[in-house]
Amino acid sequence: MGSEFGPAFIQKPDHRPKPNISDVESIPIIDLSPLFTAPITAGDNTLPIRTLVAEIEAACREVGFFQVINHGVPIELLERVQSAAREFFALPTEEKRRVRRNEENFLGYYDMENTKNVRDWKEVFDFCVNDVMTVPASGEIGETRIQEIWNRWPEYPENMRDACMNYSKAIEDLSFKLLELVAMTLNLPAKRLNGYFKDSISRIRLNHYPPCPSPDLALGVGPHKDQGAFTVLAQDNVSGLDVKRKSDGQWVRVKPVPDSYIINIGDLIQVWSNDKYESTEHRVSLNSDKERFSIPFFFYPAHYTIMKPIGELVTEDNPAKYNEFSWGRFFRSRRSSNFQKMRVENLQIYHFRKNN
Ligand SMILES: O=C(O)CCC(=O)C(=O)O
Ligand SMILES: [Fe+2]
Repeated sequence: MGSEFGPAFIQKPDHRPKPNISDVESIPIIDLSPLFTAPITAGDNTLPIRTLVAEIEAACREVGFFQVINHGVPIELLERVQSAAREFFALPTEEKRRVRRNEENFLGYYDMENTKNVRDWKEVFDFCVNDVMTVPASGEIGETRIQEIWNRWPEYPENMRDACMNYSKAIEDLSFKLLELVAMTLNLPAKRLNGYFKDSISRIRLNHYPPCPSPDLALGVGPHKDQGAFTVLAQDNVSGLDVKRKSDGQWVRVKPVPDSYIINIGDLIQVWSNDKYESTEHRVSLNSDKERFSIPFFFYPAHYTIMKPIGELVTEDNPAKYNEFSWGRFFRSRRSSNFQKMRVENLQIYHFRKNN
């Protein structure tokens, strides 16, 4: 990271992390092995799958976060990306900035991101899983131009592209399985939501949080909710992810579980489910003596997807709670906001909530 600690990183007092938040077991751990012995078919009714669907339903409804084990992603694929990320972030800042993101292309390296107008103590590398993504050219209302955004790969480490692309395919496969389970928790056919991801703009981020001289004042990522369907996150063995517990509003730290992925519901599933599930607020706390790496996969549908509650879930007793809006515009407006005037608020899903 090319920056010294300074006022830009200091959180408002009520956002600062309290010391000694304890690691807790409050994020449910769900064993996905039934998926590999009794694969999902539309309308699957076998007991192991029904039990799994019930566990996921409870986790989505009560917590919005869960961890999965026996997920079928070979550990070597993750380890290769983790070591490529370590090598990349260890390069001199000037070298990393050769693939720095800019106003036209928001993929690549960046070390000046804000969350809610406060600077995050982190550096990131973003890439999309299809090597190119098609998105609206801006987040402006009525934007009709679309733009192709290509991945940019650094010269070093040499295996970065292969490691990242192989990993992303495996995580995408897992995400489709999870999507089918989530559809089943909503009493929809297993493949009901798959079509939205045909021209998916899913994205992976490599996060590096260097040791921070003032972990009591700053955050690695400020409090936020993820935008897409859900996020599949790999964290290393250094804890730091804090989740705002719905039952009492307390921040709780997610204890690292070896070879697991953390899944959290994003804004899109909140809207699709017409608020049956809520995207949960989370943030990243820092350490003064330890660095931390994490790798979120953001599962995003095609840019032309219209966000609205799924038709089958809307009834007279459960009317749609959101007006329709464009996923591409929602996505793009947040990507551009770092380059706009910092006081402008990002688009949030509550801006589309109906008054009924
Ligand atoms: O590093 C983490 O554990 C979470 C990162 C995160 O929430 C994000 O990048 O959206
Ligand atoms: Fe997040």
